[in-house]
Amino acid sequence: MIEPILEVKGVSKDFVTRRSLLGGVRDVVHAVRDVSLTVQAGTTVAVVGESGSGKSTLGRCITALDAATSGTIHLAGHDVSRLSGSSLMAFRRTVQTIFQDPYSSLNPRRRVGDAIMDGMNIHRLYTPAERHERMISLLERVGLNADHARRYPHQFSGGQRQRISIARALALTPSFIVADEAVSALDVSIKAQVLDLMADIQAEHRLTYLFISHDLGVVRHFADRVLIMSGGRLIEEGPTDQIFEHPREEYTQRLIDAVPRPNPDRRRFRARG
Ligand SMILES: Nc1ncnc2c1ncn2[C@@H]1O[C@H](COP(=O)(O)OP(=O)(O)OP(=O)(O)O)[C@@H](O)[C@H]1O
Repeated sequence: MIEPILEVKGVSKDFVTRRSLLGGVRDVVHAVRDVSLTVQAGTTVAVVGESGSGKSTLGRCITALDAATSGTIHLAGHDVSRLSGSSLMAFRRTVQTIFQDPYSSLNPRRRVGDAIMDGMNIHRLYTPAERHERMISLLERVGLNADHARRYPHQFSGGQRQRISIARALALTPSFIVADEAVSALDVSIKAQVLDLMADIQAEHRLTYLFISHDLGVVRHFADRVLIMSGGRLIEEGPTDQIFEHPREEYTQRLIDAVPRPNPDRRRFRARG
């Protein structure tokens, strides 16, 4: 059954960057301007656009890491502007973000097993023995093993660290994951493996992905729908094939034209219906 998990209506986000000492003039950056969109549960929606077009800011507003200046966001049954106390805790469980650089999001002084269990501890999920068991099975699910639990982040490769980030996100049984340039820093073959893992996990848990990326080659193979942002606005959206084959906007065509020629590695990415 088709049901929206995310509804964004008229969302804008301004940043006030500085005040002039003389005259109190404010510099305002309109990072996101009047964006409305809907995402269906269980799908992957990519947000694409040039650097500075507002992709990450939109993701941060949707996940309540930044407060929108105006507009409304409903995600996974929550009104994002009204989160507090127990509703904020519940929201933090169900909505997870995987960032580009897991090295900065994983505490270098914490063993990865403990990092994976942190969320379960904070949210008081399961007994201590169950948390440990679950942490091991999550490590195995993402292609690592029980011995890895005692190691520190610097002892892993970039692709392995991203697998740890995925395990940590999954520990809280989320329904919505924002992947903000989550595979952008990885070599092409490692990127394909992590994307395949993300696709498998999506099918197993009926996850919804908001996939923020400047890599249109990846987006074409991974996303069901694509949103194009420019200057903070959502200027075009549609099913992935339509966006790539019949873009309406010249800006979209330019982004597509800038994609390097397909290489054989990309064929390994799962074809999406
Ligand atoms: N905390 C902040 N304070 C002031 N300005 C900000 C802040 N965060 C983002 N901006 C500005 O908002 C605009 C949108 O930034 P954002 O990071 O959302 O773009 P992006 O499309 O994700 O870019 P990139 O692909 O480079 O990550 C940019 O002009 C940026 O400089």
